[in-house]
Order: sequence, then C-alpha cells, then structure tokens
Amino acid sequence: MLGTASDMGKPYRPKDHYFQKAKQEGLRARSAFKVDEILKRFPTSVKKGAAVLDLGAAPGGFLQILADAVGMHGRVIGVDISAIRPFSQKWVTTAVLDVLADDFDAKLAALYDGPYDAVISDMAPKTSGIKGTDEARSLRLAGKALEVAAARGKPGGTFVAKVFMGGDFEAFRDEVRKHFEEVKIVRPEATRGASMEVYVVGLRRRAPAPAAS
Ligand SMILES: C[S@@+](CC[C@H](N)C(=O)[O-])C[C@H]1O[C@@H](n2cnc3c(N)ncnc32)[C@H](O)[C@@H]1O
Repeated sequence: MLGTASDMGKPYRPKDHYFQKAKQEGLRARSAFKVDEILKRFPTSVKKGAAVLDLGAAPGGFLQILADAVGMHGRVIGVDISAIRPFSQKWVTTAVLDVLADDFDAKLAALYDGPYDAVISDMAPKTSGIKGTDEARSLRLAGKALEVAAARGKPGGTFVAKVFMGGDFEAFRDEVRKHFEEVKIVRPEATRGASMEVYVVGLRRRAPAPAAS
C-alpha cells in the first residue's frame, strides 16, 4: 500500500500534490490515493484472496491498489463505459460495460459470477453543471452499485460508493443501512477541495432474509 495520508505533506494543493505523486508512483489516476486511504481505514474490508468488483474503474487507479490488496489468489473485476488498459496481473479482469444498461447484470455474471467480498463504485456521471441533475445522476449510479452489492455481495462483505452530497443523499445512506450493519461517510484527503463527493462505506453486509415459503 501507499504512504499514509499524514505522510503526504502539508500545506498542499490537492491537484498538484496528488497528481504529481500519482505520476511518480506509476499510478494511472490520483484517485488511487482515495481507495488506498479507505482500505487503510477499514483494513478488513479487502483481504488477500478476496473477490472485488470495481464499478467505474477507468483508467484503473483503484484497480492498481485493489490488485495488490487481494494478491494473486484474489480476483478483481473492473468495468467502465470507457476502455481500461489491460493489466498484466492475471487475477484482474476488465470489461467495457454500462452499469445502467438492461443487459448489465447478465454481462457481469458472464464475466465473473461472484459472490464478491467487496463491491466498490467510483462511478461519476458526466457533469452538467446543474447541481440537482448531477446529484440525481450520481445517486442513480450509486443506487445501481448498491443493487449489485445486495445481489452479489457476500454476507459480511463491504460496499463503497462515491456519491455527490445533496439531494436524496440521506435516503441513499439509509438504504445502505438496510443492507449493512455499519455505515460510514468518508471524505478522503485526496478529494479535491471544492468537490461535494464523499464515499459511503457499508461494513458487514447483513445476510439476506430467507425467501418466504
Ligand atoms: C472518477 S472516474 C473513476 C476513476 C477510477 N476509480 C480510477 O481510479 O481510475 C469515474 C468513472 O465512472 C465511469 N462511469 C460513469 N457512468 C458509468 C456507467 N453508467 N457505467 C460504467 N461506468 C460509468 C466513467 O466512465 C468514469 O471512468
């Protein structure tokens, strides 16, 4: 894993500092520092040998951290509407998929049928500049990620989703609470100063209720 957030030097201008640091460390995106911080805060969420789904994974900064975290006996599946440059690690599989497409669930199952120890989403919509619209689009993507975690996540597993604060954010957090024993809101240090984004972290997925007979 990378150096701790407190190692990273202050004062700093997030763009310059994390951008340069990502470049120096051969990371595909500065966002790698965000997932690294989340994994350090919740060290049991992604262990060696885990199966992890990364939604909105291009260009692959999160994937680089996740690939190291799970190691060669794990699996990392990364999907995005944009192509992701292939990984040399055999346990990392990537695909171009739109999570909002009707056939997404079937295509994901064909890629790797789960179940997943962690479902992670860094998805973000193309921003329109209209606050309410962007918040709603962000929540739609996070809502889809939660649906996938509820359907394909292991009991005891982890959920992480980026969401733009505002709008129905609290309703979304409450929805995550229905599926996970503990819910935390995290704003990693590498988040740009003016950004409204936070990560909703669900810990210890509750076992699904048995189907009524
Ligand atoms: C902030 S970037 C992710 C950066 C990535 N975590 C990394 O570390 O390299 C957000 C991504 O969400 C993706 N995205 C947006 N809508 C999507 C959708 N409907 N299905 C899949 N990916 C989507 C975008 O294409 C974009 O690559």
